[in-house]
Amino acid sequence: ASTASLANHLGISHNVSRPDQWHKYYPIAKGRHQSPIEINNKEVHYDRSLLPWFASYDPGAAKTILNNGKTCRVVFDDSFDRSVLRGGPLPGVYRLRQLHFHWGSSDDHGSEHVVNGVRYAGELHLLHWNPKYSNYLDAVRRADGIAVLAIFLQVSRSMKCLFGKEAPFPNFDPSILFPKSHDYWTYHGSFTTPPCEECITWIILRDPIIVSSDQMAKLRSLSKNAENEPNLPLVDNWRPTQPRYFRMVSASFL
Ligand SMILES: NS(=O)(=O)c1ccc(CCCCO)cc1
Ligand SMILES: [Zn+2]
Repeated sequence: ASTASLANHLGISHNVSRPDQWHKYYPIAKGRHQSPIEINNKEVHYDRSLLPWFASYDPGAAKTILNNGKTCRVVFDDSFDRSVLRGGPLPGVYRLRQLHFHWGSSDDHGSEHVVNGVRYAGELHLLHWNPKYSNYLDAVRRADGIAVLAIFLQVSRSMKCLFGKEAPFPNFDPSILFPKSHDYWTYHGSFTTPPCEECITWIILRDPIIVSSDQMAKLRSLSKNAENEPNLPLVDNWRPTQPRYFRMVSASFL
């Protein structure tokens, strides 16, 4: 194992906070299939053969929510095909493993993907893995191993937000977070944080979900320090956009 992965294993973060340094420990961070990217209408290719995607999530699969110092994450029971994503560009069912968020220090930025120059206040990622591989860690080493459903967060000052209710986590169905339209873009990319493996089929919804300012304030109130350390706000946990190189971004809609 490289020193980096050992460091990672021992929980010694090696200035992971600097995305431009990641390649020193994870060379793939300078690869040709990195994420996130800019999505520009002019370069998107409408693919009418793309199927609609479907999420069949079991609310009972939600296990715990935690702040791991890098994001707010909810993990799910992925020991069998209990909560799955299928259709769209995917060859089969993919198991929901976790969801997490990326956000900024203010409402004018925070998303990882950028659409026609527009940065959203945040971005929700639902991570799924391909059960044709024996386990998740095997799947992250495969080009078709992981599927991430990405949903932009847009702040509305006035409107009562959709998921205002504090859903108890023992019974939490993430599909309540989906926008009305399932229209999406899709391309092949990577994890947006180390190890930056290029194993992800990205499915990015065109329409954002509306969240309230105090919802965003809740995310910004999370801290990245441990209990007994001085408070460091956990904000701006998004990676800058990466070169698209020779990748096609396909759209399921005209
Ligand atoms: N922002 S993301 O959806 O690409 C993402 C998801 C999960 C990880 C952590 C696990 C990486 C290898 O187990 C890192 C990044
Ligand atoms: Zn993410």
